[in-house]
Amino acid sequence: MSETELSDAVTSGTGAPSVVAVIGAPGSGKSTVGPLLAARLGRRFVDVDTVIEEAEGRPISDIFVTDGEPCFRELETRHTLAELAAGGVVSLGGGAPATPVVGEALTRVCVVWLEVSARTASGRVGLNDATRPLLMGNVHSRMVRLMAERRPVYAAPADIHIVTDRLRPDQIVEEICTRLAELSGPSPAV
Ligand SMILES: Nc1ncnc2c1ncn2[C@@H]1O[C@H](COP(=O)(O)OP(=O)(O)OP(=O)(O)O)[C@@H](O)[C@H]1O
Ligand SMILES: O=C(O)C1=C[C@@H](O)[C@@H](O)[C@H](O)C1
Ligand SMILES: [Mg+2]
Repeated sequence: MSETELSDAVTSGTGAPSVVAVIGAPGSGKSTVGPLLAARLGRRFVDVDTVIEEAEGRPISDIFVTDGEPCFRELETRHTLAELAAGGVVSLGGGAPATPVVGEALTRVCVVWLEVSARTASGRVGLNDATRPLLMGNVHSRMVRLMAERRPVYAAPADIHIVTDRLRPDQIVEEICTRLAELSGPSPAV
């Protein structure tokens, strides 16, 4: 989002942007921080991974195993674009920003990138987490590779970038709100 567009969005309505997309690697805290941020901003919250599982009636790991990753990415793209259009705080799947049409959509909304080190993320998601199919096997080495590949697609659309390793979820929300207020600039004099 350009600085002017972002400033307009931030200063309209309730003072928060109408769409805040939360992106980051698996274990960065998107599903944890997203609802707290939404509650703080008085916005609806949606987690696109949950939307997909509810729409499909099965876990994401089943979609990967039964239909394959390309099929999952198609579902993910469709639901991500719909949820961004619906507004509020939207936590994306970890890989969604790597799909070009999603990356392009992210340039038009306010994007919060939660960064985390591979070491911290591996510790958070556990050593062999069957609910995260791309991390099956050696979680830490897969995480290192995934993060190296994805760093540019997370960084490109990010309006707010927070390194989360040493912050609690409530501190992250506080920091995001501070940064949103800074982006909105001073209130006009009355
Ligand atoms: N700032 C934090 N400090 C400590 N633990 C955290 C923090 N953020 C998240 N966690 C914990 O890390 C784990 C992963 O967090 P979460 O599920 O929110 O990540 P995610 O970004 O949604 O991952 P995924 O892309 O796989 O959905 C959870 O157990 C959560 O409680
Ligand atoms: O990093 C990824 O590519 C993924 C992260 C999760 O949020 C899920 O969207 C899915 O497991 C794929
Ligand atoms: Mg999540």
